[in-house]
Amino acid sequence: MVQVWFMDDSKTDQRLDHHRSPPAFLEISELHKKTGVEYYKINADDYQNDPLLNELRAKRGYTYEDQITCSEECLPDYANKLKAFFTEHLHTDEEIRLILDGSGFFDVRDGDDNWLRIKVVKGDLIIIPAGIYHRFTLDINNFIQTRRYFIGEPVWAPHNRPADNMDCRKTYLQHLSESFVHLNKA
Ligand SMILES: CSCCC(=O)/C(O)=C/O
Ligand SMILES: [Fe+2]
Repeated sequence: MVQVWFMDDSKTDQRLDHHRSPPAFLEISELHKKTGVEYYKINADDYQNDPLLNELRAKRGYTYEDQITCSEECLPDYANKLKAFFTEHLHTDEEIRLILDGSGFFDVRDGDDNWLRIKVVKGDLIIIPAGIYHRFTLDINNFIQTRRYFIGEPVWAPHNRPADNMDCRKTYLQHLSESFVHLNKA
């Protein structure tokens, strides 16, 4: 099952867990309320025939898909790509990733600017909203293989923080204030 926790402030190896002391975990439902990130469990061994994935694809209109493997052997320009993935950024569109193999961490900012670390493993599908500040890192196993989905022609461009004047950022913050609940204010 996917795990989510508040990160510490340590600047040591980004691929380590970075738990707070004591560890502070979050339920996936809390993650959604605080950030809008969505999570689904998919059968990674037969994802083409997974009913939930097919429903998501049809309902949300994913017309493009491809696969990316992040490892030193498979990813061209590995070091620079990993650096870019871990630089805090946002996208103008949702980032949809289904983990087929391996593992890694997606970090997202909550409404109070805390880093929440999402550990993803085989079968996890996450949808990171447009306009949320986030980043990605491999863990100590240095390997992840994911499928990427998109509505229309894919736009992978990251916009590094600060990107507060972008429309997608403003729209995200509007959604955050309207429909996601800040637990400390609920
Ligand atoms: C594990 S997919 C590579 C990471 C990526 O595409 C991205 O945009 C991270 O934020
Ligand atoms: Fe991203």
